[in-house]
Amino acid sequence: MSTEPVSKRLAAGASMPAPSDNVLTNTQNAVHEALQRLGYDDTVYELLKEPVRVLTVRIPVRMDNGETQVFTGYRAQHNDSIGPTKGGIRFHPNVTLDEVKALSIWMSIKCGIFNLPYGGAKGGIICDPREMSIVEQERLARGYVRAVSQIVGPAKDIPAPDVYTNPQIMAWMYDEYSRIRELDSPNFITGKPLVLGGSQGREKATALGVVIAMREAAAKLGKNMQDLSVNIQGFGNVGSNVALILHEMGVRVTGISDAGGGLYNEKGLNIAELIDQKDSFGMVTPAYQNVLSNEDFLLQPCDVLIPAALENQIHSGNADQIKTSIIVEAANGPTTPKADEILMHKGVLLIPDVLANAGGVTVSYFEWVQNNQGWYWTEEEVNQRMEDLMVKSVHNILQTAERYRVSTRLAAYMVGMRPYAEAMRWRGWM
Ligand SMILES: NC(=O)C1=CN([C@@H]2O[C@H](COP(=O)(O)OP(=O)(O)OC[C@H]3O[C@@H](n4cnc5c(N)ncnc54)[C@H](O)[C@@H]3O)[C@@H](O)[C@H]2O)C=CC1
Ligand SMILES: O=C(O)CCC(=O)C(=O)O
Repeated sequence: MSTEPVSKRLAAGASMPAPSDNVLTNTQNAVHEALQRLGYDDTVYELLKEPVRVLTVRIPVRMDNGETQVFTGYRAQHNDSIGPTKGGIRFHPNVTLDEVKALSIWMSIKCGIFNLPYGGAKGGIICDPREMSIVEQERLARGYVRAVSQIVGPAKDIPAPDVYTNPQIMAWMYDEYSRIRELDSPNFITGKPLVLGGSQGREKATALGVVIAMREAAAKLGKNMQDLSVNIQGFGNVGSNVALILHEMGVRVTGISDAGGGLYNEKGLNIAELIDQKDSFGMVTPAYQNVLSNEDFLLQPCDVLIPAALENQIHSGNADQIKTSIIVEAANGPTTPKADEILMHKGVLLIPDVLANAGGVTVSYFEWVQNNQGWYWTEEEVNQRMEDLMVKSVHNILQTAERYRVSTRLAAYMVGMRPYAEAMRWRGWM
């Protein structure tokens, strides 16, 4: 066991040196470039560079000690020209408005690439659920829904899970919304428990999509999945399920990490044991010795690196030292633009977040469709439909990158932004 207290290591993980890159500015620059390459004028960019709607809310929560604490939350709706908006809700101490706005733009791009009838949205609450009791988390989740209820709903904006939120929190939010509307509304939110109208396959959908994207990327380089070693940063819903799926396929997972640091073994890690030991916030390293710092973890050699934690983890300070040939971005925004350039020069094949992790929102869309029609699909049907869309989308982005001679990220932004520019023109907004 490590001798350092868990709380100290958690704090260290939470304050990892992420460079000062502003994710919103970086995203706006990339959106601008994508629209210019497609030949759209700057009026289109003016509307797409920011969410059309942002709500900041203050949520009073009665804490277990009897005192009231006031939390700040956000909901950003990027674009509603194609349909209602969609995207997860994050509970994290480092949530900022710019981050939530950028996350909402990325959601639009994902929906655009996968042809889902939505625009992007995202929500966030500045809080640390790791320091809160279950009852306090429930009061906060319900308070957030009451605060944003005017602008969300099955035909307006459909939330879902993200960092440090889960099916239980979705269930409380669904219950609260149904009470406010006096109408049972399972189609208000996705990522629910199965018994409350959740979809088969949703829990592992993001991870499964990442693995399918990785398989297609490996095939592009003429590599066999079973010959690859994989390091995964983040061991929560996405990271641990990627590890499990790869492990079950016989792929060697050589590294995993969480907010406390990383574990690496070139012979492969015992994933089943690690999953048994992880807590509900994706923490497993406190049970181990020889834990690497998160900075060192990212520098361990592997064939495929899968960041599945937070933004700005691969940056100009470490990109050059990263020893891998494929990066599949399970996390949103893990790589800064400068790092993108460095990796491209090194010949690393990068499958960008808006493509690689869109299996999650795709199966969320399937959940909403099933709720709307009251007819539920098998896990095989859900997975097959998602796989078909993922394979098609990976090839579409790789071909677009080759055709326009641009990076895979820029290609993804071009493909993902075009539907909104077109929809806005048809609606007469432009
Ligand atoms: N849950 C979903 O369906 C989707 C999630 N994503 C993205 O995937 C990423 C992970 O999300 P989830 O797995 O759902 O979150 P989660 O809350 O289940 O797990 C987060 C994991 O990241 C680790 N972590 C936190 N800070 C870290 C740091 N500084 N360094 C290394 N690890 C750290 C935590 O210890 C935990 O293992 C996020 O970027 C999220 O936006 C993207 C698409 C869908
Ligand atoms: O499942 C969803 O609707 C959204 C998931 C999400 O927040 C994301 O893809 O970043």
